[in-house]
Amino acid sequence: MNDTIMGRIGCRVKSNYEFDQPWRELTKGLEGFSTANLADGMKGFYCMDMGIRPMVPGAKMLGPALTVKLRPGDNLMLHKATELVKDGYIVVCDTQGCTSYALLGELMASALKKQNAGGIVIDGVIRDCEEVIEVGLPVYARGSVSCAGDKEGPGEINVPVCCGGVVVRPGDFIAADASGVVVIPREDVADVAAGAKKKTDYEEVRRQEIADGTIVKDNINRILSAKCV
Ligand SMILES: O=C([O-])CC(=O)C(=O)O
Ligand SMILES: [Mg+2]
Repeated sequence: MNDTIMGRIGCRVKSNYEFDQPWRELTKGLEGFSTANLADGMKGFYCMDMGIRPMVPGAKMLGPALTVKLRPGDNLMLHKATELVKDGYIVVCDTQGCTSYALLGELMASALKKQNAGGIVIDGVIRDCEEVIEVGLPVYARGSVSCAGDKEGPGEINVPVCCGGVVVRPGDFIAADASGVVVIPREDVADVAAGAKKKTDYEEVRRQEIADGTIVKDNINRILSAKCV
């Protein structure tokens, strides 16, 4: 593999204090919001870049992250993560931006589905695209190539990773839909939920205003006129 490793990658599985804690209560406040509204609730922070796309059309997900740091082009530790993953957890893979080798395909997606994982986000590429769609596990990635990677390691599980340009810590919450993928820091859930609710309330009002014929809002007109437009 000729992709460059940034820094050292160990061969270790860290225990995550949060991993055994109940989490569904925590995500209740985030349920039902689009990633756009969650992003507004976070003032635009923690949004993965546009290269991370849904590989399964219509797939949505919301759940805590099990993080995996992989050697570029190698998915050994993703196999271990598939064994460890718990109900509803979303596997978040940092491949250091390697898009030359597919790190997940139909069989690994089936294994994650069998484990009742919430989904997977790979900052890299997959293969077996048609079959992965049939499996139905929510999968987000940068695209696909046909060539598989190695299974030699090293790799790390439950360490902070970088995925789609955002730091993801084990146990942070991941939400994804057709617009993209956002990361909700665990300690910010209540604030983000309140911010997202404020935005959806505003949108209801604004939808009605548009229906009633207010095409451009007063505050936008004020900004335009301040710029002499
Ligand atoms: O073999 C691999 O590494 C990926 C793959 O095709 C599968 O999971 O079906
Ligand atoms: Mg395959």
